[in-house]
Amino acid sequence: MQPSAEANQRIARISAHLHPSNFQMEEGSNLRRANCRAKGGAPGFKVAILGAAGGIGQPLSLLLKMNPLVSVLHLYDVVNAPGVTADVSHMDTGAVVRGFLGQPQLESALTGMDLVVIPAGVPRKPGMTRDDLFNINAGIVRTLCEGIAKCCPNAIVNLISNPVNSTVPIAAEVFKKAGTYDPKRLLGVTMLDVVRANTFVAEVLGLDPREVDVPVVGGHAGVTILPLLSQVKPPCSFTTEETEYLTNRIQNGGTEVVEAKAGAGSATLSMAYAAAKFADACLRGLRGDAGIVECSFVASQVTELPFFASKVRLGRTGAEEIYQLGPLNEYERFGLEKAKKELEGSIQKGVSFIRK
Ligand SMILES: NC(=O)c1ccc[n+]([C@@H]2O[C@H](COP(=O)([O-])OP(=O)(O)OC[C@H]3O[C@@H](n4cnc5c(N)ncnc54)[C@H](O)[C@@H]3O)[C@@H](O)[C@H]2O)c1
Ligand SMILES: O=C(O)C[C@H](O)C(=O)O
Repeated sequence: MQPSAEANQRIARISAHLHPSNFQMEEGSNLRRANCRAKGGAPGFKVAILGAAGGIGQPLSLLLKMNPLVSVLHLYDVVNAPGVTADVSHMDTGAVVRGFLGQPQLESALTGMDLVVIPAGVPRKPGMTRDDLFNINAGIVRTLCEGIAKCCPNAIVNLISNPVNSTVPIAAEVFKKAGTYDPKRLLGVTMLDVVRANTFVAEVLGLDPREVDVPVVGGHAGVTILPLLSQVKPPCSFTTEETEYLTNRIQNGGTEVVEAKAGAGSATLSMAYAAAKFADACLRGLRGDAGIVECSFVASQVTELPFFASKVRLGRTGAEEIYQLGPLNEYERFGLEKAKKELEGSIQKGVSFIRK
């Protein structure tokens, strides 16, 4: 029996929408198809991941495809974006997935986005500091941020690429140069430090990590990572040995993973989890939910430094309120001075990279 004309049309429509090579099609037909598909998709926000085929990018793509607040998910990378897009697009969740490969497709990837998450760039190997990544990652972040300034200047940016203490100032300078800078919309992702701190503190206290909340302030490298153990919720106290053990473990959590991976990269799975958690908080803020508070490395007046990580309240326009550090004990005050000293140089290095 011949299929009816209506059935034929349906089959043609489905195969056109769902074929993984969708993203490589000529622009007009690609967009037409994507719009058509998006009509049936869930209401929500448009999110792009830059560096989506990487160690963080792939599991992050998976997690954001599962987020009901995401209606459109753009996956951009300079390699392997087609494969990751085809794979993730088969998940039966609401978000419409589109892939973008290489610099010529960056602008299409960014146009119309509400949130851009950036895990693009090289990771550490044993023996390296995050600052050793500066020479490669600074240029990558600059190019991607120039694209954001041009194509989605109002998007919230979640910057993961290391060294975060320098890449966030780089992004700020790029946006200033383009005339699009809004400090509320540029957020350095330090969520992994909080995730680690919650886990390690919960281990010491014998609690479920989901019940623990540890503010981590400062920056995202070594001594700039400053857990405020005197402000842990639920309220508790630590011995001097516990404080030193926890502070060292939280500050060196990244190195612990780099060494365990022995040359195969740095934290990817826990980072994707942390990035997805942070992106979700940003999206809930954008939606207008009240009381969304997370730690992030942002433009700040909490200290004399122009950027600093602390608790921020996320809202419709990004980081709408930046909280003061609160009372610190002597150990934390000493740690804060060390953190500021190192941070100052890292911030200046980022600024000079663009202003040079
Ligand atoms: N903020 C944090 O807490 C945190 C945690 C873990 C890792 N990181 C950092 O995240 C970055 C990525 O780590 P990873 O393990 O995913 O690395 P990876 O090498 O596995 O993946 C990086 C991806 O970026 C892509 N890429 C490179 N140049 C690009 C460009 N110009 N445009 C788009 N994509 C590009 C690569 O093709 C690759 O797919 C590193 O800099 C790492 O140090 C930060
Ligand atoms: O340690 C790294 O280089 C990656 C990341 O910044 C981390 O904290 O795991």
